[in-house]
Amino acid sequence: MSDLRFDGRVVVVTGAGAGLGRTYALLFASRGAKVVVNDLGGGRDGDGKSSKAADNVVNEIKTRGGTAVADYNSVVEGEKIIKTAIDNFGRVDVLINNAGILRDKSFMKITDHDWDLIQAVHLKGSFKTTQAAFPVFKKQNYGRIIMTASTSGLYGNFGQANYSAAKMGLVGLANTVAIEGERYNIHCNIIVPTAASRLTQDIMPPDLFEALKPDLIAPVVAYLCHESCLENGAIIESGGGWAGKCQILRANGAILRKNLTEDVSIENVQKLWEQIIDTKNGKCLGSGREVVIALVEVLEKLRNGDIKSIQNEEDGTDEFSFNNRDLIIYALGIGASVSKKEELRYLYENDADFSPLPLFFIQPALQAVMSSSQITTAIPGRNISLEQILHGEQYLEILNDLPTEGKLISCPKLVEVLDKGSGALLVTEVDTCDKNGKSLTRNQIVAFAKGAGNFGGSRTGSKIVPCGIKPSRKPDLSLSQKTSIDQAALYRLSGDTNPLHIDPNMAAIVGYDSPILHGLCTLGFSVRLVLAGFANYDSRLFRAVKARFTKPVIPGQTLKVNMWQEGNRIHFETVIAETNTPVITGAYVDLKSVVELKMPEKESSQLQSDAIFEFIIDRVKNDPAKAKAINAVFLYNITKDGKQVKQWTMDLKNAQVYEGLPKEGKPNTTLTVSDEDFMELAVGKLNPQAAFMKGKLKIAGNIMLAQKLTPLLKAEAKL
Ligand SMILES: CCCCCCC[C@@H](O)CC(=O)SCCNC(=O)CCNC(=O)[C@H](O)C(C)(C)COP(=O)(O)OP(=O)(O)OC[C@H]1O[C@@H](n2cnc3c(N)ncnc32)[C@H](O)[C@@H]1OP(=O)(O)O
Repeated sequence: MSDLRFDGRVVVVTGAGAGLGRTYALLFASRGAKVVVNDLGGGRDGDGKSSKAADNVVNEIKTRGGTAVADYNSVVEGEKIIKTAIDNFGRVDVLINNAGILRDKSFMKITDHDWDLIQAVHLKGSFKTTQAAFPVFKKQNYGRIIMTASTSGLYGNFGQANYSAAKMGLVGLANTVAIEGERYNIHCNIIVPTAASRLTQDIMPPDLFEALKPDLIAPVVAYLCHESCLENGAIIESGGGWAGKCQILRANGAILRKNLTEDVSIENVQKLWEQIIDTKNGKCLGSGREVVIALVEVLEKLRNGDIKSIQNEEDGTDEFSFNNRDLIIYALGIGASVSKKEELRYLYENDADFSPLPLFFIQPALQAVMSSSQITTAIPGRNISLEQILHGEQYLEILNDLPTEGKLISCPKLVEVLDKGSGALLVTEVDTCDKNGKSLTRNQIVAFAKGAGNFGGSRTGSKIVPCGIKPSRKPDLSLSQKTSIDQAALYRLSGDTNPLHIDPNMAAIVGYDSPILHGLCTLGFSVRLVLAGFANYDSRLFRAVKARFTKPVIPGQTLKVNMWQEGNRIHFETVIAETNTPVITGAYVDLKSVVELKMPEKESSQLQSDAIFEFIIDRVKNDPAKAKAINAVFLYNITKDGKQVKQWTMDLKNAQVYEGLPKEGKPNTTLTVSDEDFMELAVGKLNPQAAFMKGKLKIAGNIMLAQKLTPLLKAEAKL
């Protein structure tokens, strides 16, 4: 392992005349840094002044061949100390706020002067030096800051109320400086040292004093200040050759009322007190925003009358109740429509074939994962915030017949964490069973935590269910559907209330121009269209799905699902039709059996005609001039012997398709296409949009070109 060096870096250490500060200064200088040794030279209680302490350390550094300069200013005039660095070395890269004094007295004996002096040196001093260094750091897009807190602040200590308050104040200061500095590569961390120093010399027994040498802490501080250290906003406690991160643990807590309209009573607080203070399954939240997200989730639960998942986390399982209504809301969320009579089975509880869409059963698994702390604490020493999480991949396998209502129990397990550089992959597996213990589904949810990579983990693993490889031929079938601008607003009613999908501010924080669609909504659309294409809409034929989310989708975009049949496996890829961007790749659906692509003539042609209808509706919507000229398109099937069996009318004015003849209007416009291209269109080999672009398909006045292409579709477009 090569030495971690600080060549070319300028390090300012306040209170560096003795103890910890001196040790820091010596260590940085020995690793190539130029050091500003600041020390006012006062006594432990802040009285007096001398240049000796700083001069001695500077001489010590120079004797060892290092570079250092002394500074005798008070930290309360922090700008002068930073000026010393700039005047002597032209820059500053690291600031260690170490200077401190003590005015120990029991709480009632603390005078205003004792209080003010302690706050001035610790809190205001660190504020002044940091505020002076910050613009320099910002300009060079690099800076490392250390605040020195204390166990007296974190845990309290008799006789140190003034000092404890200042030290805890530094934690708050560092938390916010870390957030504001992050985007300029300025990191601010907190060291909580337990060391033998000028301040503790006559407080500690001699043998303990020796065991707690400052030299044992200095390397921890030096690493936090090295460019290779990505830690920011951490509280690191260290002493005696040990170091560990401290975090504030937030109990799972208790919801104190049953619904949004109810008030909280003191009696309820008393009743739930044990739960409120039970930190056994507590979480460490990473930001104030996470607190808000957690509270929004509580409000959502209250709104839905669903407060059980909080109670169930204790045994690591999660309970999920659902009924017909939830299945129907889900089906609407993924684009099912009564305009397709076959889809009534997903939307009407009294339909003879009423059945759940299979991907609904990812929802209980997702809820179980999201309400456990396995994801946020997946990487030791780091807290992954929910804002970082994108849905990366998904696998779902159905193990038994799916119910249309009931209670499900899910058990999530984090099985692998991979380091992908730009992010971390968190692989969770969730088994879900009904209340009698019958296994229903197996889910594997792969989360991509943006910005959580580079933690030194393995890039490859063995647990992720592999993606499929699509055949290299043209798709056997492509079906498209436009999502609604309100698609995410509708889909979130199925349980995933992540604000990323609806809140423009949250989307901006995560780096998107506008809210993005839930990955599972895009996948739900896709699988629904696969079922339409290869299972005659029968969701009971579904066995499993695997998919990778490659790019986000914006609500309102059109999803085009390209499909290839290989036995019972339907490979598919979903692209955004407007931009031809793949958004789901490596995907497949395994069916129990395939309803042959060569479907009865009627269905086969209906599928194709639907695609053409959708295409024309889109064209007309986007071209107001054309919209004026075209009123309706007629489409009908011809049987092998030339008999017309079915006819649809498309009302372009109202974007409606209905069976039968047009009710009014005189045709004056026709859909034109060569016989050859029409045939290609009809069997789905030629994409209508591509055909239009290439000029192969035209919408013009008074031309009619339709042949008996039995058993294929025949189309006329008229006005
Ligand atoms: C716990 C539950 C969690 C799930 C629920 C979450 C709650 C939901 O509300 C959230 C959502 O629905 S988010 C919406 C759906 N998801 C998306 O839109 C993500 C789309 N994907 C992307 O943007 C990029 O792939 C992106 C950003 C993910 C990665 O792009 P890059 O950083 O550019 O990565 P890249 O350079 O392409 O590849 C680096 C390595 O990572 C692997 N990888 C990339 N995308 C992956 C993905 N989607 N899933 C799994 N692995 C992925 C690459 O293979 C590469 O690894 P290696 O080099 O080893 O092959």
